[in-house]
Amino acid sequence: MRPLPLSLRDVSVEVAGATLIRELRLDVGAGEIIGLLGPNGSGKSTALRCVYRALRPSSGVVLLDGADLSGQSLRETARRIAALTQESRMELDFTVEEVVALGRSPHQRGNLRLTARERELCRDALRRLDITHLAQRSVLTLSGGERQRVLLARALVQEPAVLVLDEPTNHLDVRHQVELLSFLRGCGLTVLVALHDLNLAAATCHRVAVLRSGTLVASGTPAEVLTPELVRSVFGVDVTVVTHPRTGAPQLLYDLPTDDATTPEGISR
Ligand SMILES: Nc1ncnc2c1ncn2[C@@H]1O[C@H](COP(=O)(O)OP(=O)(O)OP(=O)(O)O)[C@@H](O)[C@H]1O
Repeated sequence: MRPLPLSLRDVSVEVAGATLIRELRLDVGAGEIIGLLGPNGSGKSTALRCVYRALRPSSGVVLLDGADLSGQSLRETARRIAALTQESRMELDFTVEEVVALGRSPHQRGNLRLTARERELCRDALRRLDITHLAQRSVLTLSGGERQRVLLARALVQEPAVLVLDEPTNHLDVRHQVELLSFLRGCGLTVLVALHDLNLAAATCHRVAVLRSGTLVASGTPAEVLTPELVRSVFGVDVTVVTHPRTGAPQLLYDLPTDDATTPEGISR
């Protein structure tokens, strides 16, 4: 069995009398990519926030290499876990290069002065995320997709063991979505990623876990979990599941109504 860098043990989150997450158990093996799926408001971001410590569970623990995260300093956690989240903002007038270099801060004390190895690490991250040409640009001038790639480059130079990503394909065009998810497949890190796109999740994740109203309702390989019955019951939509002819991954075809009444005038089918 693979070592377990990340483990959520009976994690519950209660806020103002409401239970946002209920006794969530989730194990992420070394080098595994686990996709967290579920409808809007089902608790995906809340669960991830417990992992990157923006939120303290009301009960239960998050274990990193078997140790309770709450016993560590935030800096110690940041050396091991990098997060790309809805909360990752860039509001200061820094250049792309400067923001990416900030990824080294959990490893530094005092003024940020990079070693030659760290500078190469930053250059490599810029290259891998296809943003070298933006290095001297202010991050305030970037498009949504460019900002997302800068944030991922910053996470990489943190040299984490675990990457936590909340909807990382937001704002990305289709090429950069595919590149990002291919990158996750090849990076060798342990990854916990919340995704809305079930097809991208099926193509990328080794296993997926599905939340509904804060409760884990299914987990397993994409083929085991993403059945028409599950998708109907959790997301309320009808799908046909086909197998990708080359990769073998399950892919969902959404069963939209096909009667003539739904065809706008002038559009021939
Ligand atoms: N601080 C809070 N106080 C009260 N309710 C909250 C708080 N944070 C989150 N919630 C609620 O908890 C539920 C889960 O939110 P969460 O953001 O985790 O869902 P999600 O699955 O990530 O949703 P989405 O797909 O829309 O991003 C939502 O109903 C949300 O309104």
